[in-house]
Amino acid sequence: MRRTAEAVEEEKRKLPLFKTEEAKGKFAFSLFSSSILVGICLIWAYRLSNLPTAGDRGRWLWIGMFFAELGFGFYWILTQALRWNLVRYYPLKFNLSQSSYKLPGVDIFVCTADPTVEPPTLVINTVLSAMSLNHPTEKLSVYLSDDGGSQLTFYALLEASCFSKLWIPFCKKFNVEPRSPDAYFTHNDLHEHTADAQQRLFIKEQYEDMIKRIEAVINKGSVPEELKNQHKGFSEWDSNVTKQNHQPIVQIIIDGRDTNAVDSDGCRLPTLVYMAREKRPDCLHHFKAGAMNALIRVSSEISNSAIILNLDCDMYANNAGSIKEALCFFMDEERGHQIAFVQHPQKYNNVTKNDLYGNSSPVLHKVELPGIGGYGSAIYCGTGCFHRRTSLCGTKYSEEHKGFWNSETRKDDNRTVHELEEASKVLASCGFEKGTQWGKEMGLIYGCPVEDVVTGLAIQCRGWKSVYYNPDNAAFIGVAPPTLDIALVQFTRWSDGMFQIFLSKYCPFIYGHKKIKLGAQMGYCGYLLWAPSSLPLLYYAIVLPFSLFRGIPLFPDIRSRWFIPFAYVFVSKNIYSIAEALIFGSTFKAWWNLQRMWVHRRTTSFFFAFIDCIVRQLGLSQTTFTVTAKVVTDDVSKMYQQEIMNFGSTSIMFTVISTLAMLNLFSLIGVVVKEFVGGLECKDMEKLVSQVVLCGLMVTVNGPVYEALIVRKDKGSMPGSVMVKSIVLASLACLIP
Ligand SMILES: O=c1ccn([C@@H]2O[C@H](COP(=O)(O)OP(=O)(O)O[C@H]3O[C@H](CO)[C@@H](O)[C@H](O)[C@H]3O)[C@@H](O)[C@H]2O)c(=O)[nH]1
Ligand SMILES: [Mn+2]
Repeated sequence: MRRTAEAVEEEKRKLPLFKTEEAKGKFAFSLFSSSILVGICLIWAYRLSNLPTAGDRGRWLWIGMFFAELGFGFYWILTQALRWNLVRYYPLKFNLSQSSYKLPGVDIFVCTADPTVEPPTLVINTVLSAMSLNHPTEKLSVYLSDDGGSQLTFYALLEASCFSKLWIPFCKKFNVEPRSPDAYFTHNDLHEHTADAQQRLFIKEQYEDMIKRIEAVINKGSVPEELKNQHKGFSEWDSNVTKQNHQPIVQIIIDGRDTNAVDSDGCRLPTLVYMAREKRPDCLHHFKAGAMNALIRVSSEISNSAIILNLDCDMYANNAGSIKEALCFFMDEERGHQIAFVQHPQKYNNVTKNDLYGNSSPVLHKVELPGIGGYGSAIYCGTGCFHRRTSLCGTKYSEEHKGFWNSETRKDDNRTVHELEEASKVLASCGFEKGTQWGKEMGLIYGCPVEDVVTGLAIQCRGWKSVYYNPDNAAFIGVAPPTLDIALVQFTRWSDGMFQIFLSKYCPFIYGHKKIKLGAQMGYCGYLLWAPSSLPLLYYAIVLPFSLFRGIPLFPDIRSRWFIPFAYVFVSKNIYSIAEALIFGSTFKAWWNLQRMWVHRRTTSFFFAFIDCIVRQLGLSQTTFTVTAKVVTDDVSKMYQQEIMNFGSTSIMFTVISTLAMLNLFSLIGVVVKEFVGGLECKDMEKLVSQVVLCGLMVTVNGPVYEALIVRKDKGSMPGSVMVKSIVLASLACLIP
């Protein structure tokens, strides 16, 4: 019997569009982690059963050790959840091309905040890469939100819109990757003499000319009159416009409905919109979350696509097919309707071989984040994330979302560009959100420096699932912090914001109770508790050298049986961590660098964030957002490329890092001296071995710090004032009776 065409269609539609794979070795892992758990419990038992008697000088230090180890232990238990349920996702693009679905529209949001730390040339590379992604152009719209409200950025975007007429057809013809012109031309030599090469060279020259024009304008500081006359949009920038104070600006630079808006091959161009939402000094703007919400509303007026991709201004598209892959997840007949967002890892193009500042750990991308994704609760990381518009806007999950793609979402209105712009301005004004649910139940949530994590959690608690997808060919690539200073400030913002979530009504254990899986709640808390996780480490980093210097033992004698759990937990945990890192593609040195970064992060960023967060809980300060600098001077960049740590600033964080390093060094030297001079008896030494080893490790991991303090004389060395402060503070700590 011949099947009807309809039946064939129906069958194709049933083809799965993605598959999942569970990681192997779960059983072995649970055995191993149970053994560590037993070790941890024994450590706790040792602390409780061997408490020094009242009056003993080590008693309080001992109690502190108990609490620190309680902290380490509980924190370790939380992080285990990330490894119990590792699931990997694979889209099946071929099946999508077989199916009869109409592809939904995609709106891409790019956010920028400041033309000095985020140069317009960087921003337009991201915009150009987004515009040239493989997707029918009449269903693609790119929106740039400019929180800097800068005419320089607007000018650069106009230039980009012209260049896109060459760039998009060029990308599609030669299947260019990455789709950011800057990244493409930097990584591809153009020395061949074929006809193709001619064209590449031509595009390259056009690109370089454009960048020169933009840089000339940036160096001038404002757009010259003759250029301003070429676009009506510049009339928005009168003398009263400043970054913090201006009317809403919405300019539709390319109207995708316009059949005359075509590239050099005569193909239609995607829609391109510039938006600077209204800013007033007396009106909270809620940083990136506010910008995203304005984008959601403005785009709903103009293109209203069902899928939203959100990118930070430095995250260019590397893989041209990423939209199709994401659609596989959303459009799967069986499970697609449950998925609210698909998160890609944050990868960087400036990570060096041994990842000096631990910016991009393979274990994070290949184990921990997919691990929480395994519970259907992948964390929203703020960039490189495809969202379903309805779930981002606050809708609760329901079965009804099945197959919504076939309904056309684009508003089929005949309004002129001017009318659309005017309607959009209302949506991007300060007053619009007053008395609405925006920032609470709708859109991104306000009041938290990590708007992304809390928003993702809220979406999951409304019943949706999310996917963490880490393809081999990275979809989006950004800029990692190239100095220690910038990296630590970024971690301060993150850990501060995340601890704030833990203390708020969104605490996963309460808000997520019965809504997301227990493993996911634990996994979330592993991150949300970064800030307080600083306390046990700080305690160790201060009290161990302090007590070692005075010969107060805090660990069991190496001949005692109690020594075994300590040694087992410490050694096996670290061997596991090294093995895991090596298996997933780190070098040993990268692992070691990451350990150093964890020490630095915990003792500075996380601790400061802990304090900041408590102060804010008391109502004594307000949420802030320090934008991460994305460009540095050439010598700073060179130092980074050579993997030399850069301490060249007087940040208070560096004083803390140096003081701890000095304290540990002094006490280690002190013990060695005493041992030789004979101040300590051999019997004491055996009780102090653990402390000597731990202080010794702390000194080893801090190698680059001593170098920067004592040996180096270059720009990245520790400033003299920091050295003096650290030596004074560390000596004082040693001298306290
Ligand atoms: O008032 C603001 C502040 C920032 N941004 C934009 O937000 C993005 C992220 O800022 P960045 O300084 O690069 O922060 P990162 O630490 O790199 O960002 C990570 O962490 C943030 C939360 O802390 C998330 O929002 C980001 O998506 C995530 O990449 C950038 O495109 C900014 O232009 C705004 O649009 N408005
Ligand atoms: Mn960033």
